[in-house]
Amino acid sequence: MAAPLLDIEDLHVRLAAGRAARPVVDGVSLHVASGETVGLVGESGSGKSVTCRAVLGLLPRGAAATGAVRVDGSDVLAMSAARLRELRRHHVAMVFQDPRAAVNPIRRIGDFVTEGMRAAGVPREAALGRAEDLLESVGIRDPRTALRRYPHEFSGGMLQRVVIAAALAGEPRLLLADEPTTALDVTTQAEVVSILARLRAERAMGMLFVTHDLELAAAICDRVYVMYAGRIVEAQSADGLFARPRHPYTAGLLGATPRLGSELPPRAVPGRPVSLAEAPAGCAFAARCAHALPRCADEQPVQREVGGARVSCLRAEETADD
Ligand SMILES: Nc1ncnc2c1ncn2[C@@H]1O[C@H](COP(=O)(O)OP(=O)(O)OP(=O)(O)O)[C@@H](O)[C@H]1O
Repeated sequence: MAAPLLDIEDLHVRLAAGRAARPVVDGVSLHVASGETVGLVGESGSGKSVTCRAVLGLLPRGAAATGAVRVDGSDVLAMSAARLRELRRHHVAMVFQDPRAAVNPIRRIGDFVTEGMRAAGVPREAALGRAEDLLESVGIRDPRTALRRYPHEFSGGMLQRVVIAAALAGEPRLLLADEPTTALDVTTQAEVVSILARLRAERAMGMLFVTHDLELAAAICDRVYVMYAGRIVEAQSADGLFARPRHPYTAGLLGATPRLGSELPPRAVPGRPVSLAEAPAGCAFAARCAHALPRCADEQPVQREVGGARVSCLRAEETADD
């Protein structure tokens, strides 16, 4: 079998917060094949963004990472600065939550979209022509005029389209989308999601779609990884996950998500999420879990295959199909 486009193996990340380093990612393994859309889902603070940033070699200053993060077989954690620049220019691109934070407010859209191409040596006119095509491909009307405009002249949704266009300029094989619709209103969210899905298919890219919205992930992804307190607690096909969540946390998230397009505020999974640093020796979800046994807080569940899913729960077999 060909090596996956992205292959994260046993990733551990410790952040340096002041003098007290603390772990935020603990033994994460995940892969994305070429042409596949994979979800990474969990509540705020579970370590999704840190995992994503590790793929671009963009961990916070002072962070220590072990394990392997391979893109097309090359380990990002061992790359030189020059290789990392090449990786970000041509292989992997990332779209962040807030498009306004991604752009420079005093530079024209044309400069933003052509920046990577110009740095790669593409002449200005050719880069602008290509930028026009890219803007058109994300549904920006009158792209030539748009290139001369400034970010404040765009709505959040339109600006996120611009950011997606810029991300595609280097023809990446892997797109990391980190909560790309969270800052947008519901209607615009659906548009941006469908643009991402279309471009991923047209360009045969792999996509890692990071979100706290499990229902959205299950709707657009082939497979989904569910993350809690720095660990993957469940991984399975999106269909399987919807039909039969195996981990109580996954089941809670599905119960907590409003229907797509609904204006209802989400009902939260009861209880407060814990961070990896404050998690007990056993299952980090135990304190919030309606099915927890006394031993769950002490015994670290080993991830294993149950009914087609990979699950980290001591009681996973009890949910197996008869
Ligand atoms: N630059 C940083 N400096 C210090 N701590 C950080 C930094 N980035 C992340 N963290 C911490 O690492 C942990 C994981 O954060 P991360 O942003 O990966 O979570 P997340 O699941 O992406 O959450 P969200 O959905 O809110 O983005 C959190 O405890 C967070 O406070």
